[in-house]
Amino acid sequence: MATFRHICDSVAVITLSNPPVNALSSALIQALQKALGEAIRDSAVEAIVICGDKGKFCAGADIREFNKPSQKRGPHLLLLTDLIESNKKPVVAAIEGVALGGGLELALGCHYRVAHVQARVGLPEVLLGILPAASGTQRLPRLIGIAAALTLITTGKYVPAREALKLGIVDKVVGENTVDEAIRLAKKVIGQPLGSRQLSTLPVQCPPNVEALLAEAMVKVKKQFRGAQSPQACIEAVRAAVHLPYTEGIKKEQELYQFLNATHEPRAQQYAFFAEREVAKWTLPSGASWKTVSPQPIHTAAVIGLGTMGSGIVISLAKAQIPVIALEKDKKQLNIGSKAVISLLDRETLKMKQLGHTEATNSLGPVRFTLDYGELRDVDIVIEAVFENMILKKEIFRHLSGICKPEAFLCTNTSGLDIDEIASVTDRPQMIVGTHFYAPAHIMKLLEVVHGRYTSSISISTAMQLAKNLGKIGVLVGNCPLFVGNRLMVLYLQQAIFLVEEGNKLEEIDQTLENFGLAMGPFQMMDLAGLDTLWGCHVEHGLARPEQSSGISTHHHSSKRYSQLLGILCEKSRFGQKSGQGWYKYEKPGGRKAMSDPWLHNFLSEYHGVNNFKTQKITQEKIIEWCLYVIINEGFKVLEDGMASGPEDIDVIYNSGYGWPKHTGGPMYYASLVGLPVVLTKLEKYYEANPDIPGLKPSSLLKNLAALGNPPLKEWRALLGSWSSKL
Ligand SMILES: CCCCCCCCCCCCC[C@H](O)CC(=O)SCCNC(=O)CCNC(=O)[C@H](O)C(C)(C)COP(=O)(O)OP(=O)(O)OC[C@H]1O[C@@H](n2cnc3c(N)ncnc32)[C@H](O)[C@@H]1OP(=O)(O)O
Ligand SMILES: NC(=O)c1ccc[n+]([C@@H]2O[C@H](COP(=O)([O-])OP(=O)(O)OC[C@H]3O[C@@H](n4cnc5c(N)ncnc54)[C@H](O)[C@@H]3O)[C@@H](O)[C@H]2O)c1
Repeated sequence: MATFRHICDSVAVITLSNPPVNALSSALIQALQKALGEAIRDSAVEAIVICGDKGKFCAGADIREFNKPSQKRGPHLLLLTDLIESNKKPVVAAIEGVALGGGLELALGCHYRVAHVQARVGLPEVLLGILPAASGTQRLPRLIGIAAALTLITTGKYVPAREALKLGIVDKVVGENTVDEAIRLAKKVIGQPLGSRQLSTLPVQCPPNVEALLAEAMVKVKKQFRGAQSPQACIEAVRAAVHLPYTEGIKKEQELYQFLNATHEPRAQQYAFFAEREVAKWTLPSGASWKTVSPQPIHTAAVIGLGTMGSGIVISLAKAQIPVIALEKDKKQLNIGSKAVISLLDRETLKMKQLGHTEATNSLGPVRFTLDYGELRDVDIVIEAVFENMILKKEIFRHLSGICKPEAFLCTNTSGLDIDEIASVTDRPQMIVGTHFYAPAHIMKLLEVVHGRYTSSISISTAMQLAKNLGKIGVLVGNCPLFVGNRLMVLYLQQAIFLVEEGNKLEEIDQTLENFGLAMGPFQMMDLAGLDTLWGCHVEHGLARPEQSSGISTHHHSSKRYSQLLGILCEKSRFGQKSGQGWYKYEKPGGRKAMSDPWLHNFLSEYHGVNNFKTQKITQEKIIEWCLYVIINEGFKVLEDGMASGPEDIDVIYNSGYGWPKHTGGPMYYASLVGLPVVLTKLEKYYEANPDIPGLKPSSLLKNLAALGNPPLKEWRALLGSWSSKL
């Protein structure tokens, strides 16, 4: 757990050992306390070094212990940092790998910090719904000042060693032998006064505008983490460091921690943390998993189509140092596409340099542009990202079959077309996988990996490994129309449009859902994605009739309600941000700042009058239910159909792909927070009043679970044996 040995009789080295990341469990904290006590009492020891086993200092408090009420971790870790700091022997932290959360707090208790060049430090507690509650909010501002501490504590950002050195978090960065260097430093400082190294005793250096700085930070986090309480509590704790002596500040830190802990947010965010890791450990009903099926190595890749998605996918691959061949259909498009890729590559290189990667120019894999399919002969994987059109995609896959080596995996970035139909025209249906990236593909973390009927477990394993290599979260889903993310999203967007048809203001709908915590409201999201893309998707998937788009009074397709509004706006060349007008207007085509558009409001009131829609103004609470409960309901239907392995998969898709607020855990976790019987009752009521909206018809899985009360999400599967993955 925490071992203690003498080096050259004068330096004691204490090694934290709790695989895989040396998280501070109660047992490890106790062992550390014991080892420290021994080292402090041992008169032969003149200095102490604390390091972590297997090249990792410490990833912080053991998150798995957070929900065990009997554990009393906090005071121990806090007391430990005070014990380290106040003892008379110098203590040096040797930081390799990570010093995060409680791990960094432990290091801040030490008198000196030496870090390996590849180490990262940070206080990510805010991302877990809490705050650094073992003195981090009080010691860090005393070390690096208010502004930098606020940024780190409210964003949870991981800082690379060189940046940490510049900020003053660490004293030295070394390329190798971190522990040896820490021992050398410890020996050197034996006997020197420690006063200036005891952070709790230092004054906080405050700029004159400190209150303005805190207020600005508050405005920023309220916007960035709408509805979440932990970022605000973090700022309050830092404010305490400004105004109160250390011990009083610590009291405030503890109070705020207790306050947050009494809300649902820590549990929701910690659930989201483990859900991300859970979904990465895919298992197929056949039993195939990482453990049984090795991924094939991907040394080279090709991307077909360099539009919005293709260019981002090229960047993702290049960032992972995978050489890419980028192919377009003609010279003009190749020229446009290559310019887009090169400009993105330049931007990424700059970003990496700013992060301290001086070698950034060499750290992106090479990209080659071509019109010649023959060049794809030897690549290990092809990712197709051409228009969403089945005929075109089949033509391309047929062609690829004849060109690519037999071991090459052929992937499609389709947003929801049938993978099996695409596979059917190839010579290797088992090697066809859906790799559904999210826009912008080089930034968004989510990758839906779509399992077709013929897809082999090796292909799945390889695609899931590729997701990891690209720094993305791969979520395995089944081959249903629109897959999982968009299948739920399309219903949500429709619900929002129906509300507008019924006389509600789109700005109010957006605002309400943003206040709930979504990254953006449905109308802003539609404008960003492109109304033409969405309308095309509606038509392609049989959700609307293209020929009726400009007509009136036909609002049903196969007895299901649909809206023609998207089609009508497209006919008026209102495609969203790209054309400078959609649901909102923008300062120019490609502009980002959405402004309310009087033209649209006039148009909508005419449209409303002509079409005789019922008027139904609804409250904010009902907007949330009306729009979000269809996501939850369809989520249960996805589980019923076996198109996702569990509710965690749906939550991860929404948290990482659609800007769902993590402090509510994800849509399925949120359903359990609201209470399944409540969600069911509301859906029943809405469906009774709107039988032409099938998205509102409660799923039987939801009904069965609600009949059992409100069982915790973790128990859903065990309670309902009938539901199983068909992946
Ligand atoms: C008077 C009475 C008053 C009482 C007051 C009580 C006060 C209580 C005070 C509480 C004290 C608070 C202390 C502290 O401030 C709180 C914290 O430290 S919270 C933890 C902060 N740390 C993090 O958020 C780090 C999260 N981890 C990561 O970012 C990454 O895991 C990593 C470390 C960068 C490693 O990344 P990868 O290499 O990609 O690997 P994985 O992510 O897959 O992780 C591997 C494996 O490790 C598990 N794991 C990671 N971190 C933790 C952790 N902190 N605790 C437990 N487990 C962790 C992860 O789940 C993986 O395991 P698997 O899920 O695969 O089994
Ligand atoms: N845009 C999104 O937000 C998004 C998100 C996820 C998935 N998708 C899917 O990704 C795919 C691409 O979407 P997009 O938005 O990037 O489209 P896009 O229109 O921006 O780009 C498509 C590109 O494909 C090229 N192309 C067409 N035919 C080709 C051919 N025969 N050979 C080579 N290149 C050809 C076009 O020239 C164009 O540059 C679609 O299947 C879409 O559904 C899009």
